[in-house]
Amino acid sequence: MRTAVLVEPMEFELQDRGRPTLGPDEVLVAIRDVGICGSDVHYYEHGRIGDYVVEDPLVLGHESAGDVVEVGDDVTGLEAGDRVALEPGVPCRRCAHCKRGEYHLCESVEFMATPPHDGAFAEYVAWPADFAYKLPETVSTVEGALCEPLSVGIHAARRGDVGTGDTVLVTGAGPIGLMVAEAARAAGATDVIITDIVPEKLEFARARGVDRAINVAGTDLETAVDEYTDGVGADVVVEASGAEPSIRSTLDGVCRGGTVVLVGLSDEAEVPFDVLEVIDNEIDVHGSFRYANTYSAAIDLLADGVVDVEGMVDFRSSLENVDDAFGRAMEPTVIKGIISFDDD
Ligand SMILES: NC(=O)C1=CN([C@@H]2O[C@H](COP(=O)(O)OP(=O)(O)OC[C@H]3O[C@@H](n4cnc5c(N)ncnc54)[C@H](O)[C@@H]3O)[C@@H](O)[C@H]2O)C=CC1
Ligand SMILES: CC(=O)[C@H](N)C(=O)O
Repeated sequence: MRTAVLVEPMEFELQDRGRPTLGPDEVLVAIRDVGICGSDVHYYEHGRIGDYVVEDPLVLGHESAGDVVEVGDDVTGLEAGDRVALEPGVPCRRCAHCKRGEYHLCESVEFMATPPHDGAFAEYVAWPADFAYKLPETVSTVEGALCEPLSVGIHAARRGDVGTGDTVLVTGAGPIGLMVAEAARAAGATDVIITDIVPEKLEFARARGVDRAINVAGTDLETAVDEYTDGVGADVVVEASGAEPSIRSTLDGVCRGGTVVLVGLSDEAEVPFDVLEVIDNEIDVHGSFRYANTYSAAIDLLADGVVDVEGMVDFRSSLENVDDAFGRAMEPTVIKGIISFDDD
């Protein structure tokens, strides 16, 4: 099977590998679409993300969907011909976190395209059937693949307890920020404000219907949010840029008694944060890491037309053109590229 393997930073090699063997609880999936995530680009450019180092050749891609072509002996509920979205993180199912339903916090989770675990830039993937979600007719495999970043958005909205009538400030209008905006709206937020420093990103977010898009390169965040909220501030701020100044500025945008959710991963582990302000204003600060129990919700939101993820796709590329695709994905105005096996 055709597989794109990252062999060195900035170098993919197309390899012909054997089809994976199928375990009794697994489905064999012919991959159709895989989203290119910022983390894939980071591994491509730098060969590492923090402590995760690409030491051996690695198959990237963790936002994937495709067709079931074979099911293991013990699989029920899925059959050949079903289209599925693959949830990329498979936990141990036995530890305390798994038992509590927080399986994304499982210390033994095996996450696609995170060293040493291969991802989905491959013609076939064998995957545990309970982490393969059947797509209804009306949901495309591109949308199925983008259930992954949408799940990050849904989880962040849940962590912020976003509710009906809330004003939500999302900092960073990349794919994750846009997914958070979609999820917040779906959770009942009536006002969504977004920030960025790239005018095209803000224009794109505006065209998708955010209520206010602020270029924080030239506008003071606190003043702009105060203007919009009559001096109150946002009920929930979701930080989705990972930029240090933006992380610090979350406290300028949130209302007293509000919630800050940190999703963006900063290059630095330590970022100065005004704890006195947190205490004085009773701000709840939550981390948000990946997601758990979100895929069914993501698929329902897509099936009902409540969220739009396909509109974020700038281009589709074949596996053979993976190097070009990553070149394009690195352009600052690009939101989402897809490696599509249908184009072959
Ligand atoms: N916690 C989690 O589970 C996950 C975290 N992430 C992290 O979320 C962050 C966002 O991911 P993507 O959208 O894929 O990244 P991205 O790099 O495509 O988007 C980030 C956006 O933030 C903007 N930005 C930069 N400086 C800014 C500032 N000072 N204020 C406002 N916006 C600013 C950029 O122009 C860009 O549009 C990254 O740090 C990524 O590593 C991604 C997936 C899961
Ligand atoms: C942090 C990432 O971007 C990635 N999606 C992951 O969950 O590891």
